[in-house]
Amino acid sequence: MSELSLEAQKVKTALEQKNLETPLCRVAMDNRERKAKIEAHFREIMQLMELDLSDDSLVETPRRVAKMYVDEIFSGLDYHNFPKITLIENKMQVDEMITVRDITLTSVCEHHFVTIDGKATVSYIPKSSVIGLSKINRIVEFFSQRPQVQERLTQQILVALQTLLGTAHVAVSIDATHYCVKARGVKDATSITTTTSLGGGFKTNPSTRQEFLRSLKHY
Ligand SMILES: Nc1nc2c(ncn2[C@@H]2O[C@H](COP(=O)(O)OP(=O)(O)OP(=O)(O)O)[C@@H](O)[C@H]2O)c(=O)[nH]1
Ligand SMILES: [Zn+2]
Repeated sequence: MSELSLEAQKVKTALEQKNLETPLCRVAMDNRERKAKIEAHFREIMQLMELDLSDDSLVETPRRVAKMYVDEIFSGLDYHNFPKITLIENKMQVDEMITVRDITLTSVCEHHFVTIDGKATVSYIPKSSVIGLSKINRIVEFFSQRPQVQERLTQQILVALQTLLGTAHVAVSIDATHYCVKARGVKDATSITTTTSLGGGFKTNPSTRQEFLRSLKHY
């Protein structure tokens, strides 16, 4: 297994220190073996639901699900998939808020394993470096590709950016529809959950906080 990038190591350590890491029990296994086992278990789940696995539309489903879990929707459980981060020296001496709004976010509820569909807004006030804009989207995507609760997802994005940017002045807000609320259970098709995590001046300085919260009201 290749070494983790320095950025991935730093973010992982910061989350562990703050007790914000996703609860994990590591299993020493390569991804090929992991997918083979998930496929076998999923085949059994489908058989228990009395689905005919010899049907040509269903026969490949266990393999597809295993591949989707490991390589796609839960790929953020593996820090080897942490995005490459580009930091640029803040030669421009930007000391005002930079905001990326309406970042598409698709995650999975860890209680029911169904979709969380939302969008994130991220702001920060640079110190010595600014981050490549797309890297903010990629960090949101990395932590979304785990089984999640929205509160932890919001905090993980905040701490990752604080760690990489070397500043506490970061703010994250997520609006999301939980399909465990919409498509089952209470079956509320319209409610949206908002979670916000504020760091540094976004928490302590009322006008910075207001500027961020106002920026959320553009849509
Ligand atoms: N705080 C929080 N709760 C969540 C999130 N996603 C799902 N939940 C909630 O997790 C709870 C699990 O409650 P349980 O009573 O154990 O599960 P359940 O019987 O399926 O509950 P219902 O959804 O009410 O039918 C539910 O209230 C979900 O709405 C999330 O991101 N954050
Ligand atoms: Zn749920």
